[in-house]
This record gives sequence, C-alpha cells and structure tokens, in this order.
Amino acid sequence: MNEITPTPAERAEKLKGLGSSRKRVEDVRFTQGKGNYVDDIKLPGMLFGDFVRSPYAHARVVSIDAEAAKQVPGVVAVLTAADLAPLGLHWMPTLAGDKQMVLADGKVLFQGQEVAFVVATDRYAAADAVELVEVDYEELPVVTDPFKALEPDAPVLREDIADQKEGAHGARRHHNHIFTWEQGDREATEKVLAEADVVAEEMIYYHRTHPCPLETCGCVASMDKVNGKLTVWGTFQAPHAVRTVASLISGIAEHNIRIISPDIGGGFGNKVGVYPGYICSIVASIVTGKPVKWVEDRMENLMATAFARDYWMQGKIAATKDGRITGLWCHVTADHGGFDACADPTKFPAGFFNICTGSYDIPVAWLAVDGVYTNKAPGGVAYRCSFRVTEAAYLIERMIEVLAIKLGIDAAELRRKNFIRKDQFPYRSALGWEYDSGDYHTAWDKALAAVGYEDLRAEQADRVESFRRGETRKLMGVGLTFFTEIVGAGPVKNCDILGLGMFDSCEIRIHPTGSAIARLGTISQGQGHATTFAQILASEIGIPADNITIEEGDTDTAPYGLGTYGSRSTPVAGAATAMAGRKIRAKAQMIAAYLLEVHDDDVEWDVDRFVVKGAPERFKAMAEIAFAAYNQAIPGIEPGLEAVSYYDPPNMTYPFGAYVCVVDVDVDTGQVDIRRFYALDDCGTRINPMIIEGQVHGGLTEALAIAMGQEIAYDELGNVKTGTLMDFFVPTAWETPHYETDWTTTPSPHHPIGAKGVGESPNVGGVPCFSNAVNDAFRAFGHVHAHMPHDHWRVWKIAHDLGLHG
Ligand code: PCD
Ligand SMILES: [Cu+]
Repeated sequence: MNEITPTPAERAEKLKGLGSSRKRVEDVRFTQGKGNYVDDIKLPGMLFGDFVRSPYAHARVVSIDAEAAKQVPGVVAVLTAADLAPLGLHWMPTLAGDKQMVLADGKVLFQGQEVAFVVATDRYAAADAVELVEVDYEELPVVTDPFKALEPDAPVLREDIADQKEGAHGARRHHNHIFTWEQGDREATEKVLAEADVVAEEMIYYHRTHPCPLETCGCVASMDKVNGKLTVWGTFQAPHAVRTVASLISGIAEHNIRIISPDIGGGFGNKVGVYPGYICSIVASIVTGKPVKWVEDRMENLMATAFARDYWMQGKIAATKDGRITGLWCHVTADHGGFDACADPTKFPAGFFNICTGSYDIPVAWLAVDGVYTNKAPGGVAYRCSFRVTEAAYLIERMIEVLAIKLGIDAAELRRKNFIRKDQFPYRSALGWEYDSGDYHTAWDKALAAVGYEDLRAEQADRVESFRRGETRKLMGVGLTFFTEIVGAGPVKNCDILGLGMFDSCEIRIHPTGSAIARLGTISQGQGHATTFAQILASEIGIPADNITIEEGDTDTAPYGLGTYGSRSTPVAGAATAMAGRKIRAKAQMIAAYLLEVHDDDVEWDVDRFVVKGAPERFKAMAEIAFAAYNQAIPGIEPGLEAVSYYDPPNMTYPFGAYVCVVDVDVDTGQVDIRRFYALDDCGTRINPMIIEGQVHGGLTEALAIAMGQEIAYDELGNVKTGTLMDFFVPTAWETPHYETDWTTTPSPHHPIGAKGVGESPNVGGVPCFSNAVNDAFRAFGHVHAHMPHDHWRVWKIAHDLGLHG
C-alpha cells in the first residue's frame, strides 16, 4: 500500500493541538498596546464615580454632609446609604452567606470602607468633591486580633446581627464569631495523639496578603432607559454569576442585563467578589441615565478589596518513632474582617482547606475552622490557590518539617515514607476527598535527583561547620515541598456559588469553510485561553488551532458558566470543550459516511479526517465535511455543524508537584539569596507546555512575594500599614530568581483529555518551599519555625534570637 502523505504525524503537527507550544494568540494585541480593558471603555456622556472612604477602622457614622461637595463644578450626585436604602441596596449579600454594607449604614468596620459615592463629569471633579464630603465619625474600640475578638467582653462589631445565634454555616457562639466548620474524626484523632510515640505541635500563621493584580478593579455601568437594558463592563472573573446576582438584587430581568468582561489585567482571585463600586455605579447610571465609570486606585485596591489568607493554624501531627505518620489534628482561627465575604463554594466556608492531609497517607485526621469578625477589610479570596488550598499546603508542609526535626529524620525521607502510593489511587483521604490520580514517588525521586539532593545536604553540613569556625556569615537552607492541589470545582452535587452549580460550558460553531468559533463560560485574565482552548479543539475536531476563534466574557453570547478562578477552567470548561468537540465529530462522522457512501461504523477518525476503515486513501477531511454540512441535504441530518456542552465534572482534579529551593542566608543582614529553585509540576495531560511554564513562573513569583515580604499589615488602630506599593512587596525582575521547571504526566482518569489545572499549583507549592528553605537554614542551631513573611528584619531576628549575632 502507498504511504499516505502527509503522514498523520505531519498533519497533527499542523493542527497545533494538544502538547504544542503554540505562541499565545492574544499577545499580538497586548504587545501592541491594543488590549481593550475596562478603562479603555469610553462612552458618550460618561460620568465618573469615586468613593469617600473611612479613615477609621471602627466608628459610628454620626452624620454625612455633602452640601459643599455638591457645589463642586461637574458634580452630579453624592450617594449615601440613605439614598440606597429605599431601593434595598444599602446592603448586599456576600458570596459566603453574610451581608455587607454597600455604603456605611450607621457605622464603619474597617479602614477604607465605602461611605459615600460621588458622581461627576470627570474623575478629578469627583476626587475634589470626595475631599469636601464632611463625615462626622465617633470612634469605637478597634479589634484587629481574631483571638481578642473572641474574648467575652470584646467590642461588638456586627451590631446588625449581634443577637443572631444562627449564621450561614451553623451556630454562632459569640457576637464576633461567624462559624465553626468541623471535618474528620476528633475522638479517633485525639486518641492517636495521646498514644503516639511522637507528636509535633506548632502554631503556623499564614499572614494576610492581597492578590494585587496590575489592573485594579473597575466597571462601566450603562443603563439604556429606552430599551430597559443594563450593560456592565467590568473586571469580572465570573461574568455570568455577576449577571444573575445583579438581576436578583436589582430586580432587572436577567435577559435585560448584559455583563461583559473585556481584557483583564490579572485577576488572581481579586476579581471574583462583588464590590460596592459595582452596585454604586449601576445605581448611579440608573439614577442619572448616563454611563458611569468607576476604577479604584492602587491604595483602594489594597485596602478595601478582597484580601487573602489570614489563617492562624494550630497543627499537631503524630508519628511512630520510625516516621510513619499516624494522625493529623488542626484548629484554624480564620480572620475574615468586618463582613464574611469569602469567595468559596457555598458548602465550604473554609474552602477546600480539608485537603490539609496533603500528599500523605494519614489514617485519621480532624480539623475545625473558626471564622471570626475583626476590624479589617472583608474578602478571603483564593489568590492563586483553589479555595484555601495554599493555607492547607503550607500547614502540612511546615508540619512535616517540624516533625522531621523532632524525629531526627531527613525531611525528604519522611515524605517518601508517607506518600500515598501509586496503587492507592483513587485515594480517599481521612478528611473526605477522593484524589483522582498521582504518582508521588516517581515525581519526588526525579526532583531530588535533578537537584542532587544528597550533595546539597552535604554542602549544607559543611557550611554549618565553616560558620561555626567563623569562616562565613552565610547559612544555607534547603527547602522541600511536595504538594497536592485540588482544582476544578466542581461536581454540581457538592459545589455551588449562591445556589449556582459549578459546571462550565462550551459552544462551538463550525463555519462552512472549515474554520470555527467556540465560546466558553470562563474568562481569561491573562492565562491564554484563546490559545489553549483552541488547541483542545484542534485535537478533537481536526481543524487547525489557528482557524479557531475562542471567545469568552460576554453574557449575551457565551453559554452560561461559573467563570475562571480556582484553576477550574481547564478541568471544567476544558472538559466541556472536548465534549462539545466530540459532539461535532459524531455528527461529522455521519456526514463523512454519507459522502463516502459507507456505513457510519465503517469510517474512523484519523487526526483531521474520517477515513474508510482499511482504505485510508478514501477519506473526507474536516473542512470538506464542514462545507457539506451547509451545502447538502443529507437524509436524516440537520444542516449546520454546531454543538454545545455543559459539563458537570464527576470529581475534582488533583495536580501535584515536587519543589526544591536552595537559599543562602546572610545572618547579619537577614538577606536571603535564592540560589536555585526547581519546580516539577504534574498537571496531567499538558495542553501547551510553554503556557504552563509561564504559569509556573508567574505563580512562583507570587509565592516568592508572599513568603518573603508581601503582607497586608495593620496597626492596633486598624490602620493599613502596607497600602501602597512602597510598602506592599511586588517582586520585580531584580528580586525574581531563575526557575528550573520540570514535569511528570499522570493524566486525570475522569477528565476527557486527562488534563488537570496548573495555574495555582506554583503558588500552593511555592510558598511552603521558600518558607521551608529559610527555616531550614537555621535548623542546625535548634530553630524550628518562624512566621512568614521572611523579610530581612524577621530573618535577622531569627538569627538574633538564636544568639548568632554573638
Ligand atoms: N494541563 C494543563 C493545564 C492548564 N493549561 C493552561 O494553563 C492555563 C491555566 O489553566 P488552569 O490551571 O485551568 O487555570 P484557569 O482556570 O485557566 O485560570 C485560573 C488561574 O490562573 C492563574 N494564572 C494567571 N495567569 C495570568 N496571566 N493572570 C492571572 O490573573 C492568573 N490568575 C491565576 C489564578 S489565581 Mo484564582 O482566581 O485566586 O482562584 S485561579 C487562577 C490555561 O491557559 C490552560 O489552558 C495547560 O496548558 N495544560
Ligand atoms: Cu486559596
């Protein structure tokens, strides 16, 4: 038989499908300054909104006088809670089942809280008027410490619910208590702890930080009173959910609301929540009949929109003398700020924190999380980790190190000894998850071999000796981390947001000439969906990725979906894309069989065509099939070639990774030099290796930021001490080390193409890895654990407290 040319491999290559490091199609517009962000949207007659914000963290609002502000030329309106109250919009529901003030209703609960909204013909007039709004505050005692917030005589923060005994997640036992979330078997775990050979215990604090995307949050609301249509362009990570929520709280019918997320300059979880700025802009547009733009500045973004972390985690881990882990106990005090506005699936008030048994086969565990109100900003977003997973990974990966010290066992060996084995998957964890697939031992051995682990330890020991001899002032730390992520929320049966099941969707239209458009319920904020989702389709339907447009973010055109966060796009919308592609292929098969005059079952798929079985020279390529779909009357088959899939994943996906970081720490200055960072990620089937590498670089850099200095810090009066980029650490190329990336591939057994998410992994694994490295540098001197962020001062302090400064 003659060789068919081009060969299947050559044809596959042309498609730029799965596994191709296809260049990002969106970069053509971004690198030429042709992106279209919220602030690029300029409508005729557009007004601008700006907030009066509270300088106090806790105060009564006695009166607001806006007369002088209204006199500023260009000022159109000044909204206060009193104006919103008749509409029932002075408070709004939060994603966590709580409610939050849109504008201060009698009091303020955190510094930077929205008090009044000034609307003017330009930003400058609005800002000038903001200065002239006179608010009379009466200061109240401030609580920024969640432990103090729970003391019996602590000030009542939420007077609106002070007497409410039931919260959204069960009983409340104190006026500042929000919920207690308990998982696992307390009795059995405490029994194991009581009888264990060894128990390691530590309080691990994961400090408050903030996603701080390059572009802050903003929107343009435009009410067209003639058609009754409201259009809102905004930096939304979940445009459809925003539309539904907007409809429910405004009473405008959902078909009359159009939400558009244009290009987004980074989200990182910051743009999942619903903020007062959106509500105020919508109300202002309805009131004035003009479009209203609101874009927050950097300080507003850092002070008032969703923070991340702020978890005090008390851990106890039990083991046998030879290092077999027998149980994990954990209690978390979670500081949620003034309102519980955490972005988590409804049934998970602490997100997926119960993944805290990590990559280890721990027979029994118990976890309780107490949510607490304080005078800090509300929020509690993922920030590059699927719902509190980075906190969980940080806890277990620090506890493993603490246990290794206590047992006197090498931490790499301790991990290896306790990993869930390959043959145990699907693995049911003690706290209730079913891990889909993994091969931890292989990944770990590959990572340790790649960095020359034994040699690193030998070098470290030598360094300690030279330090003791006074020959050097630098110590060396080796940070290890093995993490398991949980991404892809995710089964509708247990994951929803405000009652909306967390499925996702893809709709495909193949055009007559064999090119296509696919629309998804997700929205890229920089991840490169336009590039990668076209690759999934290219492999499924044999149309080159370059001939497929991917569109997201316009609720008038995209199918309903729950959006992009929690690394769910690939696991959920990516699966929907593959499934919709398969529907296209099924119809294409019938068309091909008709054209080839054989039975449907007598043709088979071959890269970009259907061929007659056993006669590959007889085929119909996808382009030809597409044309036939629009030009021939095929008996029993409708014209056209379109498909839609709404995908409810059967389980989440569990990406994992092995990271190693080597640091040199200057004992006298606290300066930490990152000598080496090796990251092995396993995200199952890899769609675009180049994009994955970019995701890993970005996530590791955010991890570096968090571990080494980035923090939202408050003083005792509740003043935000890190409200500008002078104080809030965002690494530049200068601080960012070189990263070595690597991978193994363990496909997800339930995902149609075997892919797992990857965007968040580097943050989840990176933070404990940097932190472990810093802590490890001082291990030889009896040091066990120091809180992040490991900025120079805090590192210097570790050395100082150990007496290393002589
Ligand atoms: N296997 C695989 C996987 C994946 N991939 C790719 O990669 C990416 C990613 O993915 P994922 O993982 O699925 O994710 P998504 O969903 O898409 O996204 C999300 C994420 O993403 C990350 N990344 C990024 N990047 C950028 N540029 N920007 C941004 O913003 C961002 N963000 C961040 C975050 S934070 Mo959250 O929201 O916190 O929850 S979550 C998150 C895309 O493109 C995809 O396709 C591939 O290729 N392969
Ligand atoms: Cu998270």
